[in-house]
Amino acid sequence: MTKGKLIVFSAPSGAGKTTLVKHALETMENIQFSISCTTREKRDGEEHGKDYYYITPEEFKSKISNDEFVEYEEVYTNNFYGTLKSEVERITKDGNSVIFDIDVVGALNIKKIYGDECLTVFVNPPSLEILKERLISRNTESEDKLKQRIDKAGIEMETAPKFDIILLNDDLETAKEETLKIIENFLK
Ligand SMILES: Nc1nc2c(ncn2[C@@H]2O[C@H](COP(=O)(O)OP(=O)(O)O)[C@@H](O)[C@H]2O)c(=O)[nH]1
Ligand SMILES: Nc1ncnc2c1ncn2[C@@H]1O[C@H](COP(=O)(O)OP(=O)(O)O)[C@@H](O)[C@H]1O
Repeated sequence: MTKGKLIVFSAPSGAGKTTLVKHALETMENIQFSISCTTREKRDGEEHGKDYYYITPEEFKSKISNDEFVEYEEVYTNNFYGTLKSEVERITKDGNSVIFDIDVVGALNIKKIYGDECLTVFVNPPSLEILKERLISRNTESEDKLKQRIDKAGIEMETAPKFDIILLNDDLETAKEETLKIIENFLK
C-alpha cells in the first residue's frame, strides 16, 4: 500500500479554514485530520481528541523535550500549538492522507520537510473587513483575543504567494466545491 500524502490548509484566523477542512473530512474518504496539541482553552462545542488535544503548558514543554513534534509554534501570546509526529505516522502508514489546519508558519515548515508529498492551500478571505466580521460573528474570542487575531492577519496575508494554491473563500458553497476539487486533483 502506498503511503498517504499531506494536505495543509492555512489562513489568518476567521478566513474559514476549519469550515472547509471539516467539509472535506465529512465528504471524502481516505483523508483524516491531524489533531494538534494546544495550550489554549477549549471552546464550547469542541472536543478533546477530536478538534485538539488540550494540554497544559508543562505537558507541551515535555513533548518538546521528548522531540514529539514535527513542528510547533507560539501562534498567539502564551498559546502554543504543535503537530505531533505520531499523528502524521498514524494516519499515513495505512495509506490514508492527512489534512492539517495550522498557521502559516507551521504550514510552510511542513512543506519544507515533506516537499512534493505535501500540498499547501492558503484560504483567502475576500477582504480584511470581511475577515473581521466573520471573527466577530463566530463569537468565540474575548476582546483581547480578537485583537490579537486581527492584528496578525495582515502579516499572514502577505505569505499567500508562498503557498501552492490560493483558495478564495467568498461564497461558501463555491469554496467548498473548490476544496474538494483541489484535494481530489492532488490525490489522484
Ligand atoms: N503551527 C501550528 N499552528 C496550528 C496548529 N494547530 C492549529 N494551529 C493554528 O493556530 C491558529 C489558532 O487556532 P485556533 O485557536 O483554533 O483559532 P482560530 O484560527 O481562530 O479558529 C490557527 O491559525 C490554527 O490553524 C499546529 O499544530 N501548528
Ligand atoms: N464563505 C463564508 N461566508 C460566510 N461565513 C463564513 C464563510 N466561511 C466561513 N464562515 C464563517 O466564518 C467564521 C470563521 O470560520 P472558521 O472556519 O472558524 O475560520 P478559521 O478556522 O480560519 O479561523 C465561522 O463562523 C464560519 O461559519
